[in-house]
Amino acid sequence: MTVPPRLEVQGLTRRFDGRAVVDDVSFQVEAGQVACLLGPSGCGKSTTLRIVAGVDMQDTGRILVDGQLVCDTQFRIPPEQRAIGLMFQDFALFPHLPVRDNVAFGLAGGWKANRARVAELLERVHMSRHIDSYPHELSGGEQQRVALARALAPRPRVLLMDEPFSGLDERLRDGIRDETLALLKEEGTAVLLVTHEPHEAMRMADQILLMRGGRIVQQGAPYNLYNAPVDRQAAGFFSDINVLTGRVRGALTATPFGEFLTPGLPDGAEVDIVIRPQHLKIDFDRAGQGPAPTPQNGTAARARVTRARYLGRESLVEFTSDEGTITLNATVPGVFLPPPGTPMWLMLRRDRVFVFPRG
Ligand SMILES: Nc1ncnc2c1ncn2[C@@H]1O[C@H](COP(=O)(O)OP(=O)(O)OP(=O)(O)O)[C@@H](O)[C@H]1O
Repeated sequence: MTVPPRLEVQGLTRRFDGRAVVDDVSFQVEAGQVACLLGPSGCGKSTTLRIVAGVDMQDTGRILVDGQLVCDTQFRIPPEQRAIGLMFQDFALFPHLPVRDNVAFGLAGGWKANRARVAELLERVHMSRHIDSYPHELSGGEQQRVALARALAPRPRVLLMDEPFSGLDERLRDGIRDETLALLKEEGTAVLLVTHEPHEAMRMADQILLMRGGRIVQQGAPYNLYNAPVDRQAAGFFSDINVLTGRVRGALTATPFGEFLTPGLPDGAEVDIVIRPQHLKIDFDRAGQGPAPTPQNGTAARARVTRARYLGRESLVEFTSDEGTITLNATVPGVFLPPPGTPMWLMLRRDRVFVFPRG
């Protein structure tokens, strides 16, 4: 017998004033998996989460937890009976309660009846010594840890997190993300996390659900979304990109970097050739000569440096092609700061180029 997914969302649609802000959204999250709803502001992430939580209602579609119906358009289990935990942006702790009572809040019998569970969770979020502290005595990161312990205390089958790290200092975030992830994995909860930050989704997710305009445009492991984006916008969501445009002629598109295969597209169709800045290869100019073409990197094109900046781990160099028509950004590990005007040769790593019909 196959085990049903921990959380299953089928064909969810929500309209406001006739506009579908969540539009036929379907996905599954397994126990112990973190799925991230990722997308720009207003794409419908929080509305999806609110419907799963039970604080908003869909117009069509249904939600199941461990194969059991939680809600459709006729039937609805109230939010508090869904075994779904919540951790929202403002993760407000109860200010009048000490940490121990905050963590025990969702447990029958409160702290006294659940000392072991509260102690275990506080230990795991490194907050044991603050068991008697009040929220105002804690830093933002510490409050966030207590909020996580509170959300996990009743052992929810699914945990919903809406931008849970957005209130934290940038320098604290990665550490807390990693600690949170470790605890979520130990607990085996299925997590649905909303974020607009690709970095956060890449760091946390087993599965990314990329949303745009109410729809999931791509879903899969972070590696797949980064390395096989469905379109130019999806590619550009994860990093800066360079875009060359061209027109198809006989299933090929010519560029200063050689021809690219563009099969299945009619002659004259416009094509975007997309490459991330770290996948440009840079070579020096030798008396006007550049490197010979190779199958891996195609043809080299000459360009001049317009600007170079050091960013810490890498340098960002902006180039303009010799004809002055194309601007390209390249990142190079470490310090690489050629002066403006320096002629250089650029090649595109062919295995890292994405070709999309212009949408
Ligand atoms: N109660 C409501 N009434 C009318 N429109 C709403 C309501 N709630 C959300 N919307 C609209 O639905 C769209 C999606 O909102 P939602 O909060 O789900 O987006 P989001 O992707 O979570 O964005 P953000 O990252 O900014 O929170 C937005 O255009 C928003 O204005």
